[in-house]
Amino acid sequence: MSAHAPPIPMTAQASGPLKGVAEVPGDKSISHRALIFGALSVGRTQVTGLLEGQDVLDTAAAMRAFGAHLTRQAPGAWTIDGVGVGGFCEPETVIDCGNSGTGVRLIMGAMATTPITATFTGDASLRKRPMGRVTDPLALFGARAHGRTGGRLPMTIIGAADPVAVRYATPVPSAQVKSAVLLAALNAPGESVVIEREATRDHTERMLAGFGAEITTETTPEGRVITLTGQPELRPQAVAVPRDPSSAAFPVCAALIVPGSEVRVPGVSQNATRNGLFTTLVEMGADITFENPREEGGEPVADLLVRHSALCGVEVPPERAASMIDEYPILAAVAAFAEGATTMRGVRELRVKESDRIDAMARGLEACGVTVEEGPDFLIVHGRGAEGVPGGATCATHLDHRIAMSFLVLGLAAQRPVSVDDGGPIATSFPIFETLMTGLGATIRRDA
Ligand SMILES: O=C(O)C1=C[C@@H](OP(=O)(O)O)[C@@H](O)[C@H](O)C1
Ligand SMILES: C=C(OP(=O)(O)O)C(=O)O
Repeated sequence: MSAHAPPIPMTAQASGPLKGVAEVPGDKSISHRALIFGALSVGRTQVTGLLEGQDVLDTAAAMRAFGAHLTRQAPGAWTIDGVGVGGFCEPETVIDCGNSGTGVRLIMGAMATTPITATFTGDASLRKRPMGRVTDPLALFGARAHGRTGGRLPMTIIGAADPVAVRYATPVPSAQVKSAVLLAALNAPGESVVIEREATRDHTERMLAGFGAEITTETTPEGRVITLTGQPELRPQAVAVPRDPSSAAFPVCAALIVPGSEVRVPGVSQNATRNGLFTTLVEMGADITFENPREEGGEPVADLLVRHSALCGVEVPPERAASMIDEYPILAAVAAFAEGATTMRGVRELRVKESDRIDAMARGLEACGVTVEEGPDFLIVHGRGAEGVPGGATCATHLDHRIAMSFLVLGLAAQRPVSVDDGGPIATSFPIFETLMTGLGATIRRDA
C-alpha cells in the first residue's frame, strides 16, 4: 500500500531496565511465502501465526488480484484457496507491493511463466530499488519486462507463453532473486537449476519441499545447487509460521545495552541461514542463553534469555553477511555501545534495501556522537564503551523500518533522547514494536 502516509515522528529515551517476555510476531519471509505457495496450490492452505504487517498484507492483496481466495479467520489465522501452478489469472489493476522488495520480487517470479501481463508498483522506497536482478533471469524463461530507467518500478511483466527450464547462477547473494527464479521454474517444464555461491535464507527450498515440489539442494565447489522439477501439483499445507528472528533482534539488542535488563525472547530461529546476528553478539560478549532447542513450523528454534552485557567490538566475517543481512542496522546501533571498533565488511547489499542502510546508519550514528567509517561495502563503528553514546539527535529513516527501530533502540540507552523523523514504516514488519517494547519498560513515544 503505497499511498503517501503522513510521517510519525517518534522519540526513545533511557529509563529503567527492560524486564519481561518479548513475544515477537511471525516471520516476514515465511509469511510472504505461505501466502504465495498457498495461492499456487490446489485446495485450501491454512496458516497460523501469519505476520499481519503491511508488507505481508500487500502480498495477500496481490494473491487475491491473481485469483486466489484468502480469508482471515482470526488474528494471524488465514486460509488460502489456491489456483494451482500456472493458474494465476490476469490482474485487472496495478499490483501495489508497498514497501516490500520480497513481495514484489517473489510475485514477479510467480507470474512470469504464465501467459498473463501484470504491472507492479510500490512506495517511494521500493520504486528506487533495482528489479533488473530479477527480470534478467526471468527473461531466460521467456518473460519480458518493461520498467522505468534502471529497471525500476512501475514495471510491467509479460509472462512467457512457452516457458523453458533454465540454469542460473545468481550474481548477488539474494534469497529474493533465488526465490523469484524458483517460483518461475515451477511453471516451466523440466528441471531448472539455481546456483548460489553463498547460502542465503532457505525458506523457499524448505517450504516448496513441504508443499510437495520435487526439489533438491547439493553443496558443491560452485556453491549451493538447487534443482527443481517444473509443473508439480502443489499440495496445500498447514503452515505454522515461527517468530521472526529479524524482529527478535530489537528486544534482544535493547536488553543488551540497557543496564540491568533481563528479557526472554521465546522461539527465536536457529536456522543457520538466519542466525548470524546472534553468533556475532555472543562473540561480542553478549550474555545470551539459548534454552529449550526444538523445532517449530519446520524451523529449529530456541528461547533466548538475554541480560545486559559489557560488549566489545568485533570483525564480522564477510561470509556471515547473508545470514544477518537485515540485522546490520541494529548491530551498528549496538556496536556504538561496545568497547572498540566493530567492522562490517562485504555488506554492499545494504545499499539497495529500503534505504541505503550503510549511509542511513552512518549519518544517524554521527548525529548521535558516534564516529564511523564507511566505504562502498563496509561500515566501521567506533564503539564508545564506558564513555557512553551522547544521542540527542533526530535521525532520518528514509521509509526504512529497520533504520527507525535501530535508532529508537539506540535511544533507550543513550545519554540524551533520540528521535526518528518517521516511525510509520515500522508497521511493515513489526506492527507491535511500540507496544512490545513499552511493555518491557522502554520509554518510546510518538511526538505531536
Ligand atoms: O527472501 C526474503 O524473504 C528476504 C531476503 C533478503 O533480501 P535479498 O534477497 O535482497 O538479500 C532480506 O533482506 C529480506 O528482508 C527478506
Ligand atoms: C530488506 C527488507 O525487506 P524487503 O527487501 O522485503 O523490502 C527488510 O525487511 O529488512
